[in-house]
Amino acid sequence: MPLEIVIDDNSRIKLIKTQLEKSNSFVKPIKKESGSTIIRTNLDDIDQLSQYFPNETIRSYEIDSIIEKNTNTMIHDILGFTQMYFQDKLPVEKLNELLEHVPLKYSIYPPILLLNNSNKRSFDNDVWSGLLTPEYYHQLLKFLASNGNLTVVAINRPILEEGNLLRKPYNLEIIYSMEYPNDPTKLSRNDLWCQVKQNGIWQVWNPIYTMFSRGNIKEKKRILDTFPDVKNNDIVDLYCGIGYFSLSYLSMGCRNLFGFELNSWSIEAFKRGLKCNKNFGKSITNEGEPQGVHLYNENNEMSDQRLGEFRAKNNNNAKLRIRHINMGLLPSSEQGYPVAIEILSHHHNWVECPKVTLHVHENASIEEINGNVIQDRVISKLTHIAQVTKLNYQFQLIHLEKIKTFAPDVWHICLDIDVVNATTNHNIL
Ligand SMILES: C[S@@+](CC[C@H](N)C(=O)[O-])C[C@H]1O[C@@H](n2cnc3c(N)ncnc32)[C@H](O)[C@@H]1O
Repeated sequence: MPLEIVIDDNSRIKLIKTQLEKSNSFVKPIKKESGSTIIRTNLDDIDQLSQYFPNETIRSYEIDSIIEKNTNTMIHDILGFTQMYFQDKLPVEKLNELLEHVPLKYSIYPPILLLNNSNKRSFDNDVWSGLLTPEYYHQLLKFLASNGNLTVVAINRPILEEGNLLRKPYNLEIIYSMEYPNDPTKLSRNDLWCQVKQNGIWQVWNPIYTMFSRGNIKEKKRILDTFPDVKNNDIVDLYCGIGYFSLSYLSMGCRNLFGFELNSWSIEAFKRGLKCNKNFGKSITNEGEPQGVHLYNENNEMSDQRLGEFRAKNNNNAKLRIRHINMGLLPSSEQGYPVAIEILSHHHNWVECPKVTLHVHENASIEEINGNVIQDRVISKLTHIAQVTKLNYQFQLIHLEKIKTFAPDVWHICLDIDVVNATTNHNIL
C-alpha cells in the first residue's frame, strides 16, 4: 500500500513536498488532520521513506480514499478519473484492486497521452481484463484535456537497442485511438505529430520515430538566458535532432544555423517545428527553407564539406562567425570533437569572432564530476586533437551544467568550453 507522511512541523511542509515532486512521488491533495499536515506519496517502501524523513511519522493509506467524496476536489489524473468512472460499476474490492494498478506516471503530448512503462502500475495487468473499453479511454482523454486535443493513448516501452543511436522509440505501443476506437493499429503512425511549447518555442516530433526529453527544458532556458551574443552570429549543431537547442538559437536571432542529423524523421520534425514557430519571422528562400537555416540529413562528418560549399555559393567564400557549436550526443559527444575542430580550422573567422563556445553533452558519474575527471578528460582530448593537427587552440571550461540524473549518481551534463586561437590572438597583438 502507498505511504503518507504526517508532518507536525509546518516549516517542513514545503521542503518535503518539493522533494517528493522532484522524484515524481507526490500525490495530491495535501490534507489536514488534527493540526498535522498529511502529504501522500506513491511510494511503498517504508524503510526508504523513513530514512529520508526521520522526523516524521510514515504510515500507509487506503488508495480509495484519495478522492474526497462529496467535495469539489477534482484530481486531474488517471487515478482520480478511474475511481470516478468505475465507482458505481464495480464492487469496492475489485475497484481497490484496480486502483493499485492504475498508471501514475505519464506525459501529455497532444494528441497523445503517453504512459510510462511500468510492471506494476500498468494497463497490462490482468486485473484490467475486460475493463479497458473504448468508452473508458474516450472519457479518460476528455477528462484529462477538456479542449479535445487528446485523441490517442500509448505506452512508452523501453527503446530497443537497435534504435538507440538515432534515439528512435520504436517500441511505443498505441493502445487507443479516437479515430479507430476498435482497432488502434489502423492509425497511421507516420501522421502522428506531437507538439509542445517550451520557453515560448514550439517543438514538434513524431513519438514513434524520435524521442523527446522534457527534462531538457531547463538547459534550453539556460542557453536562452546566458548567451545574448548569438544574435547575428553563426551556430553549428552537430546533432540537431528535432531542434531542441537549434530552435532556441534561431529564436535568439542567429545569422546562420547549420544542423546535422542522421534521423530523417527528426529533420522532418525540425521543419514542422520551424513552421509552428512561424519561421521566426525569417523569409523563405528558393530552397523552401527559412533564410539562414541549413539542415542536413546526414552524418556530421560531412559538415566540413557542407560549410565549404555554403561559403563558396553564398558567402563569396568569406569565413563564418561560428559563435557556438552544440554537441548533444549521449552517452558521449566524443565523435564530434574532431569534427568541431576541423570546421573551426577551415571555416571560422577568428578575427571577427575571437571566441567560440562548445556545448559538449556527456554522461558522467557524480565521482567523475566532483573529482574533475570528466572535465579534464574532455579538455585534454580536445587539446590533443588540436595539437596533432598543429592548431594553437586553447580550451577553457567556463561552466558545467548538471542537466538531469537518470540512474543513481549518473548525470547528463553539459560542459561549456570556450575555444580561442592563440595564434590569431598573438597576431592581433
Ligand atoms: C540525444 S539526441 C539529441 C539531439 C538534439 N540535441 C535534440 O535534443 O533533439 C542525438 C541525435 O544525434 C543524432 N546523431 C547521432 N550520431 C550522429 C552523427 N554522426 N551525425 C549526425 N547526427 C547524429 C541522432 O540521430 C539523435 O537524433
